[in-house]
Amino acid sequence: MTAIEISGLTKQFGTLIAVSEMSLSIDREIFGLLGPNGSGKTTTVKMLTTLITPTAGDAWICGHSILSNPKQVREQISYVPQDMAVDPKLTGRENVIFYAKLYGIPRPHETADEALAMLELADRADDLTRTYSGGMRRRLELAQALVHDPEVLFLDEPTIGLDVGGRRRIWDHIISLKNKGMTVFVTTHYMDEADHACDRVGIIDRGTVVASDRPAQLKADVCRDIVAIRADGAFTGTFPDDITYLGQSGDELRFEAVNGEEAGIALSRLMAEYGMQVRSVSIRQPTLDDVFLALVGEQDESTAFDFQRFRTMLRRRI
Ligand SMILES: Nc1ncnc2c1ncn2[C@@H]1O[C@H](COP(=O)(O)OP(=O)(O)OP(=O)(O)O)[C@@H](O)[C@H]1O
Repeated sequence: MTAIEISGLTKQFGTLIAVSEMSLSIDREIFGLLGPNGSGKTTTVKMLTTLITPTAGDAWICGHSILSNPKQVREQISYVPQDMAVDPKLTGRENVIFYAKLYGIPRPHETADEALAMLELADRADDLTRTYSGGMRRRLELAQALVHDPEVLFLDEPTIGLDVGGRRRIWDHIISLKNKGMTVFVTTHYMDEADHACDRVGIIDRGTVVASDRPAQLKADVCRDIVAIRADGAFTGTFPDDITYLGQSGDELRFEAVNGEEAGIALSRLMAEYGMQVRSVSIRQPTLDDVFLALVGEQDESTAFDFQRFRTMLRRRI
């Protein structure tokens, strides 16, 4: 039986269609939902976890409908939102035992210890969680989510605000859960992490899934060579027909072309003719970031996701 089957799932808030006719089939894999701010990721997760009711469509978690069998759905899933609570006045073990009791697990102490060991927190289990690092807190939240042995795990931005080592460790745990047979549905803004860790990704734009596939396949389908140019000044001309302008990320203009080197030379000449000062030209294979830019493009001001600003913000948080 498929772990997550989504059919025509739609959510409307007044006149706004937050999620539009989403249909996906997800099973024993890590599926990443990627999209700019306000594109409908959280609304999707909230519908799948039965926290809000869809306007139309349905989804089945391990065969149970989110509309007609929400209780059975909840028995099969765990959801770790971005701001899940860990009580700082309790120890790690006490926090997990609390969750185990909440779920009515028969052997809460033993189950909590097993979950703590799995998330490599056994040696700090008796410390107050206010002494934990951000990465440890995130692992504790995962331990809490695992106490009732869910078939399907929903994670909202699991690595946000963590340093590189902490992020890698969280993904290692997520991958090992998948390897044990769990289905993981994750939202993330980190394209590079989704690229490495997700078996498949779905790209959502204004409520509609515009592509879903393996990252390698999306890169092969959507992009050719990527030419990235940093230049001062504004371009007022027309780009050659065989070069596609993808958009701007930070101060970098990105293009795709069959032959990146030739396109790089042609573009720098053209930009210089229009009085621009070309500072750097680089040619590389496409990343998921490029796929995202190619599919979603530049957003209007109200919804634009500013990667540069977001990354700067995260660096400040770390
Ligand atoms: N309860 C609500 N009432 C009205 N509009 C809502 C409600 N919840 C979400 N929306 C709107 O639905 C759209 C999708 O929101 P959602 O939170 O699902 O996006 P998101 O992709 O998770 O964004 P972010 O990355 O910023 O969390 C947005 O335009 C949002 O303002």
